[in-house]
Amino acid sequence: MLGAQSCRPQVQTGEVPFISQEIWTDVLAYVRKNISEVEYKTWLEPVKNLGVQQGSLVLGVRNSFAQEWFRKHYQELLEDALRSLGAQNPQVSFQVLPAAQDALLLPSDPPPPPSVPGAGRAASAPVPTPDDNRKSLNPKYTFENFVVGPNNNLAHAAALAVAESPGKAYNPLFIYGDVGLGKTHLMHAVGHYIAERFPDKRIEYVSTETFTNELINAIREDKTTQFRNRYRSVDLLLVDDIQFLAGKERTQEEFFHTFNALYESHKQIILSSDRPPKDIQTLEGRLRSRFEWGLITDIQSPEFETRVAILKMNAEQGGINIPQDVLELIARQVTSNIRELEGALMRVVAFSSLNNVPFSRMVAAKALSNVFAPQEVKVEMIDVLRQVAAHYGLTPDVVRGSGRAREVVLPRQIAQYLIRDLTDHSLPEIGQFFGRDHSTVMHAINKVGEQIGKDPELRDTVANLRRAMQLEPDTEI
Ligand SMILES: Nc1ncnc2c1ncn2[C@@H]1O[C@H](COP(=O)(O)OP(=O)(O)OP(=O)(O)O)[C@@H](O)[C@H]1O
Repeated sequence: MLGAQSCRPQVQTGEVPFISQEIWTDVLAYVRKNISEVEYKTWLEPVKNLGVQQGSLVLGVRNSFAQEWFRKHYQELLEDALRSLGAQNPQVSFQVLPAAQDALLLPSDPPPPPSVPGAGRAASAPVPTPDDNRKSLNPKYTFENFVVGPNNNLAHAAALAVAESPGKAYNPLFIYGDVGLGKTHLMHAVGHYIAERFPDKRIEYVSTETFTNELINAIREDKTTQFRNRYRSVDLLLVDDIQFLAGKERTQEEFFHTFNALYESHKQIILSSDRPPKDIQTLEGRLRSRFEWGLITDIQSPEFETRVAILKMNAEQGGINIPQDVLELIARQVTSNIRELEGALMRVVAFSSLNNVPFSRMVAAKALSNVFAPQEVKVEMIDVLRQVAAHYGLTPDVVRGSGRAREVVLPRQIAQYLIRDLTDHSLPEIGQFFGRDHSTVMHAINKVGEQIGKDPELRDTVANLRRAMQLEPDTEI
């Protein structure tokens, strides 16, 4: 049984026997490194560690929506995290907490440390099997999931060429660009592609930071031979953030020899950096020139259309239908970093779900207002229509259509009433939106006004709908 001891607890074989706070903190730290800060705060921070039941780490989440979301988006990552701490066959499941415990879910624990140096690597098996080839790769980072736009099409084409002819097309491939623009994603995509076609090829992805830490440990523990063998025997070496080699002479020296060994035996090397080789200060000339031997390609910030396409793909993969105008609002709000863009989408999804309001530009603006510069969003007719339709379990088209059933007519009249109330549109404009003339709209508005005076239930419904449109939802996220 493992408790919160002073030495780092190792998870035993088979299953996760007990999750101490210390291991849980390490799990969170691992996850945090792999997702955006917004995503981490929105989803992971409120999770409650409920311990192990029947071999599975059980995590408490707020509601069934969150449960589903976790299964789709974080299960694999959490299991990876446990694996990186030494668990052989970890399983994670999610349990909806009863409302009272839910209240305890607001973040209260101190944030986990930013990183656990070497935690993932120390537990890796020394001799990789074909399955291990994908172990260091994020399953989400494939070519299929990579949206190609004018900002990244050259890097994408180069990565694909390398994936098709490793060691032959461009060696090394050097991809540079600002934070969160898809460099790691592309590198991993090459890894997946090669792992798929050549299961016996050894693939190693490593950040420069990890490479450096491992080298330091190897020197300290007198295991430099093992270290060298490990990196010089791979078929594909992916090294992230190579700019961090700057100023590290011993690591540069070691990397130089690794590079040569791989290059000479026609093994593929892909490097990423936040700047081109010529701008990496204090990088040895011999390394810089080697980095320039192959192809240097950059990734720029995505244009608006690419950002929308990325959001759309993410929403579709999450099985969520979000109107185009809402995606566009998010894409306008987050312009330069795709990790933040994804985090913003998730924040909007969480906000809408926790407050039980349909997606609208106002909801998106409100959800993002704590994190990004607030945007002024005017309520549009379509927003009111969507809100009312969602409330009655109808589609906007049905509410706007010509149906005469009471179940449709009342929502239609309420929508017209609220549009008049919440927007500046004239009666003829509202009429046109509904395909009716202005006198019909006038009649609807008067009728709802009268009914509200007599029917407290209707009054509450309209008040709730208005409140939802004016964005004063119950739950902040
Ligand atoms: N073209 C794209 N299509 C779809 N998703 C993308 C694209 N580019 C980036 N992403 C997503 O954006 C997030 C950040 O990408 P990634 O981690 O590859 O960025 P990076 O450039 O390596 O950043 P860093 O410099 O911080 O390491 C990931 O979730 C990735 O899947």
